[in-house]
Amino acid sequence: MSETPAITTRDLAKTYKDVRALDGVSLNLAPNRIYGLLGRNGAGKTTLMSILTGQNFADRGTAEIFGHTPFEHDPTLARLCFIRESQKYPDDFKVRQAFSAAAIFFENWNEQLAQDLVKAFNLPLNRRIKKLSRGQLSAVGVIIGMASRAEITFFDEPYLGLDAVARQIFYDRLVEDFAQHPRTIVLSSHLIDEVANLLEHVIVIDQGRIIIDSEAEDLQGAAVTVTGSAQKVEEFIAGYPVIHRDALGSLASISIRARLTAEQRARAQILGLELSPVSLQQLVVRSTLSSQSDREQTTERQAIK
Ligand SMILES: Nc1ncnc2c1ncn2[C@@H]1O[C@H](COP(=O)(O)OP(=O)(O)OP(=O)(O)O)[C@@H](O)[C@H]1O
Repeated sequence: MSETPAITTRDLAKTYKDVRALDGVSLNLAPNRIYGLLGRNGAGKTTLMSILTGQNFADRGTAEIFGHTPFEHDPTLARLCFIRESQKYPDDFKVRQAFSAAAIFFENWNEQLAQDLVKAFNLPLNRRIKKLSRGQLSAVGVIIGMASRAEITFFDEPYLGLDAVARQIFYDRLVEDFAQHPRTIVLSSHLIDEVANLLEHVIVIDQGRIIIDSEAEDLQGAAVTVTGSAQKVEEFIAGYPVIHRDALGSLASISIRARLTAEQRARAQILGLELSPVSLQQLVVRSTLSSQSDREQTTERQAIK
């Protein structure tokens, strides 16, 4: 029998007044993997995570965590940790108290890891949380998310205000701890190239719909940008799905979804075309732009009818 997925959603939809935040989201996330949940501002990432952690409910569809609906289901909620950018702590709590409370709440809490991270992030334990800088506040969330060692941890853009050194500490320690204590991590981020190496699986959401749901490995080299004389570029890319087009006079630069063979690369060279890899960040940005323009065209077509 196959193992129970950590997270399953089927046709999940959520509308706030006139905003369709989620629009038919169906996903299967396996346990003990690191997932990236990527997308533009307002794409629906926080809404999805808040439904999965029982803090919000869907209008349609189902969401299950280890086979249970999380909403008001304490045994399931106890297996989760949700670190969000706008994390609230009780007024007048000191940093130390936030960690003591987390240690009681999360049954897999690891005090040693928490202490190591406090040192690594230079966090002042006796300072009141409301006096912390933005980056220090994020560090509190990152430490709770990591030291909780929850079976599923959701990090919703946890790095606001963290400097580049602190972010690198977060990434390095996450990978290190994950290797020894595998669990399911769902990380939402705008800093795509920065987190690309951490991710085992990439989910991209755009206007409430999933536009990419792929193994990170499969995305590497899955797209290529072809640049050169417009006519030759068009000839070369014929038949491939286009994810982005740029044109400047007689030149064109077109990104296509394709894994080119050595033969195709040689042909590009003969045609005088330049091939460049598309990074995960470019792939996400370009796929998002292309999905938006497809949607606009469909809407225009519907309006004309
Ligand atoms: N409580 C709410 N009331 C009305 N609209 C909402 C509410 N919460 C979210 N939305 C809208 O739903 C859409 C999805 O929001 P969500 O916060 O899930 O996006 P996100 O991908 O997390 O964005 P960001 O990356 O900017 O945090 C947005 O258009 C947002 O304005």
